[in-house]
Amino acid sequence: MNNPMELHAERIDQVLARAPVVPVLSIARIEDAVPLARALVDGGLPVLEVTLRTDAAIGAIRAIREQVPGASVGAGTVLSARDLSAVEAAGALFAISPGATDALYAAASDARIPLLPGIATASELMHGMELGYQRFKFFPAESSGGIAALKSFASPFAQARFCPTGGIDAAKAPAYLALPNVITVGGSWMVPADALADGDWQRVANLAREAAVLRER
Ligand SMILES: O=C(O)C(=O)C[C@H](O)[C@H](O)COP(=O)(O)O
Repeated sequence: MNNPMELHAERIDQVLARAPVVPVLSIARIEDAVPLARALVDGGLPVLEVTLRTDAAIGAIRAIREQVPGASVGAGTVLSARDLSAVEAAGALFAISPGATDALYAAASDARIPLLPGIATASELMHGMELGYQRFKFFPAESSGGIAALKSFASPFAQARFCPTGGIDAAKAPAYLALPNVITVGGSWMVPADALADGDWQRVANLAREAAVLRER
């Protein structure tokens, strides 16, 4: 019989295993949400992290959940218990945080959706593991030691698996994806600011298509 935290890890694994790359999105105009999500899904990246960095984020999560059935939409930049309940109500399938606090962990233990907590150090990882977590966002990946740090985490923390995010692009992603303790990587490179501003969904879909095959390189 699985305990609740094993089930949690299983649900996170199921979502994250759908694609090698999770686009990290900052959506300022609500009307961009659905065409942007469609372009990413069509390009082969169905798992989306919509960050709560904009006023449109909650509406964007709701719109993608309702109108883009092929997407697995989650929320990013979930910093508080309040954020967590807001994204759950909007229909997010999972929540991602850049770090983690006791208050956020406490809220997550009562939430219906799984949390992927952010960690950058061994102590933060141990704190999460004490609470039963085995899946983490490694953030900010590049400036917290990148590939070398993840390799070092592998021996003492054999069960832990990561979604490194922060400073990763198409050139850097394959080396992360080659690590046994990396499930997927997060990044924003497939949604360049000018493509988003111009509504150039074809360009986004093309960049997504390239990102979707990075693990096979
Ligand atoms: O907002 C959050 O919760 C974050 O964790 C920040 C994002 O992960 C980075 O903005 C990733 O973006 P790039 O470094 O451009 O790939």
